[in-house]
Amino acid sequence: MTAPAIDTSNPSAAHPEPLLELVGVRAAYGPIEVLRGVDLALYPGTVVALLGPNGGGKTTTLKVCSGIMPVSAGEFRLAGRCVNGVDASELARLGICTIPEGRGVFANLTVRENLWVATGTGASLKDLEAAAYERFPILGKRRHQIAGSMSGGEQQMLALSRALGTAPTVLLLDELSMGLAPRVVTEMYDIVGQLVEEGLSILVAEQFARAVLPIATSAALMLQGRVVRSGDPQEIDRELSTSYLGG
Ligand SMILES: Nc1ncnc2c1ncn2[C@@H]1O[C@H](COP(=O)(O)OP(=O)(O)OP(=O)(O)O)[C@@H](O)[C@H]1O
Repeated sequence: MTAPAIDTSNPSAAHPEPLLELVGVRAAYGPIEVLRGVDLALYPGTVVALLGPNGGGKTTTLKVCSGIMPVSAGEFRLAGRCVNGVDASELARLGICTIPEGRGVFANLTVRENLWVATGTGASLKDLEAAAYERFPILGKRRHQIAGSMSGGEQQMLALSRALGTAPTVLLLDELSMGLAPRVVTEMYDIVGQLVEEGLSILVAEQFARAVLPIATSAALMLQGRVVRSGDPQEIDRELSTSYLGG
């Protein structure tokens, strides 16, 4: 199935349409249903923090949004159009880019070679390198280093640079904080905040709410395959502190 290109124009700034939306989405691994009616909306130029404990369904929700997990009921919409059944490569062409849990860099390739992978979408390696090294000068110094030998933070910078090289409209980030020191997590989320200011729309699944909430436009709490609460990040933060984290 081929979908029309995403129209990100905003006919009414006062009442923008969601860029990406899940309405009553259900999804299953074989006979085991893990998404049981997910409702979620990502508006243009915003960050939605998808929070919740292990096994709540955050990663599976991102898999639906990237097209690698089929929707068994409900609707997955992009710019108002149903894209149920559109495959992952087509969604990538439409501007959806995922950085999976564990970063997804090629550990045995150098920084430069990892960036080369993104040339498949049409950008030149020269431009990709220039953009990556301008944003993250440390990557320029490490350009011939094997990615697997770099620190977790540097690998995450490389993953972000490669993702940005595909000129995405929507970024899906899974557990950006995984395995990173708290200071590096803060730095990475500062960069996510900058990307939103540059116009990207970002859905980020994150177990550590405190890491992402400062830059989130809104937050959604997932438990047992459903979004049980969504809204203002500060309010959700307060509720998480009192209800879910025991104060
Ligand atoms: N490939 C799979 N096959 C079968 N069940 C799976 C598979 N992947 C995930 N699950 C199950 O689906 C449910 C939701 O998992 P998911 O990874 O989406 O949750 P999560 O909120 O992202 O948790 P985590 O933070 O631990 O990754 C869990 O019960 C999990 O065991």
